[in-house]
Parts: sequence; C-alpha cells; structure tokens
Amino acid sequence: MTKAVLKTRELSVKFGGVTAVNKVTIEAHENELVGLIGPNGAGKTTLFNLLTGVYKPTSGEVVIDDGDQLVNINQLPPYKRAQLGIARTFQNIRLFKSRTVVENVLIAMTAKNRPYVVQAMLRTPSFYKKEAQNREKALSLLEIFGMTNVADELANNLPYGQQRRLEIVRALATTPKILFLDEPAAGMNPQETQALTELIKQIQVQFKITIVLIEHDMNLVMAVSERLYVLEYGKVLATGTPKEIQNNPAVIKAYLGEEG
Ligand SMILES: Nc1ncnc2c1ncn2[C@@H]1O[C@H](COP(=O)(O)OP(=O)(O)OP(=O)(O)O)[C@@H](O)[C@H]1O
Repeated sequence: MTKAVLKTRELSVKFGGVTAVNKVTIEAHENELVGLIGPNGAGKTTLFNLLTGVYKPTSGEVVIDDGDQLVNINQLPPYKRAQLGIARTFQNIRLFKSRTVVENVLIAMTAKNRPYVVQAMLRTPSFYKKEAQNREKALSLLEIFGMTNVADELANNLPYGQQRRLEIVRALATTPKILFLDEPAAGMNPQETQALTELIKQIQVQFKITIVLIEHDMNLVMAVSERLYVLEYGKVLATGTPKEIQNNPAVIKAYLGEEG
C-alpha cells in the first residue's frame, strides 16, 4: 500500500455533553479514495471540520505527511492547512454567485498566495503576466471539466449540478494534495449524480491526489471508494473495501439494511 498522507490518532471533540467525534483513528493514503459513511449525526462533517481546521480537537491529533515528515497540524488554522495542500468543498454551495465561473476559479487559485495579492494592489508588470498565466490555468482546468463554454457566465446562472462541479474545480485550483468532498451529490438528480461519479473517478486518475468523500448516496460512494470508514455515534464502526463493508453484519444492521 502507498504511504499515509493523513492520519488521525484518537481524535475527539466534545460540544457540551455531546462527544461528536470519539477517539477516531483513521488514515488516508497517497492517491487513495476514501469514503466516509454513517447515518445523520454520526459525526462525519464534524470530523471534516477537525481535519480542515474549523474545529480544534478536545483530544487526539491530526497529522499530515509534509514531504519526508509527518507534521502535527492540530493547531493550524484552515488557511495554513490550505497552504499545506488541504482543500474541501462544503455540503451547501459556497460560490461567489455574482462573479463569473472563471473568476470563481481565479479567486480560489490566488486566495492563498499573499505576494500575489500585494502585486495585484500595486498593479506591477509581473502582476499582469501572472494574471494572464492564471487565467490560462483556470481555463484549462475548466476545459478538463467540460466547462469552457460557461467560463464567462455568472456562477448564479449555472444549473445546480454545474455549480457543484464548479465548487470541485475551485477546490482543485488550489492544487491540493488532499481533497475533502462533503456530500457532493446532495440535491443532485440521478443524471447529475452519474456525471459526478465519473468526475470523481476522473479527478483521482488525472490529479493523483488523495480524496476523502462523505456521501449518503450509496451507489456513488460504493462505486468510487477504494476503502470506507463507517462512523456511528462519533466512533469508527468498521473499515474495509466497499465489498467488505456491504457484507459487514454490524454495518448492514446499522445502515445498509435501511437501504434495502
Ligand atoms: N458546533 C456544534 N455544536 C454542538 N453540537 C454539534 C456541533 N456540530 C455538530 N454537533 C453535533 O455533533 C453530532 C455530529 O454531527 P455531524 O454534523 O458531524 O454529523 P454528520 O454525520 O455529518 O451528519 P449528516 O449526515 O446529517 O450531515 C450531532 O449530534 C450534532 O448535533
């Protein structure tokens, strides 16, 4: 197996009396696609929030592989984690709706680059050169995802499935090593979900990054994940391949039984 790029050790967070994530130890490997499933309230999004720095853990740790060494990132805020190669999408769409599609990608691309922001304010020649390069890079990303024809549309005018697709493009524009997708199929119709399934597979092959996916759509998550973690009441109930998870009696009892 390839090396681990992300690990948690006994990670926990409490909100008042609720232990939303309870001693969770997981890992994701280089270029691996890991699914995270579990019923509503199991702690999936809270775990994402701990991994991306929105929440600080009550105990335990989050470490990532930064080249040759494992670095504890417990205390790093989200923007510093982004600089280390962590990107995410959210359950609810968070686009700049009154900006164009390509502008949305450009904003994501430059947000973590402080020198660029200074050059932009001073309008230096190197800023204009960099801006042209960035636009070209943004357009080539949009081309990969079949969105060139809507590059100059306002994000707000895109159909729902395309808006979700744009969110993923924005996350990829930050050139992440690890991409967290929080329920990317939420609200999609079956055709959009099918297109998303292909898109996620394509990203893994083409970008060679690690993807961690929260998803309630069992067809999607079983089709794309190489390995799954099942959370229940904030704890890891099971881990394994989609086949192993589908045949795990505890999981069947807890969740898949509900799916029929
Ligand atoms: N900021 C918070 N303050 C208090 N309780 C919280 C907070 N965030 C999450 N919780 C609680 O933690 C538990 C886990 O919630 P979480 O949203 O992580 O579950 P989930 O598995 O992502 O659910 P869903 O599938 O519905 O998105 C729930 O009981 C929730 O009410």
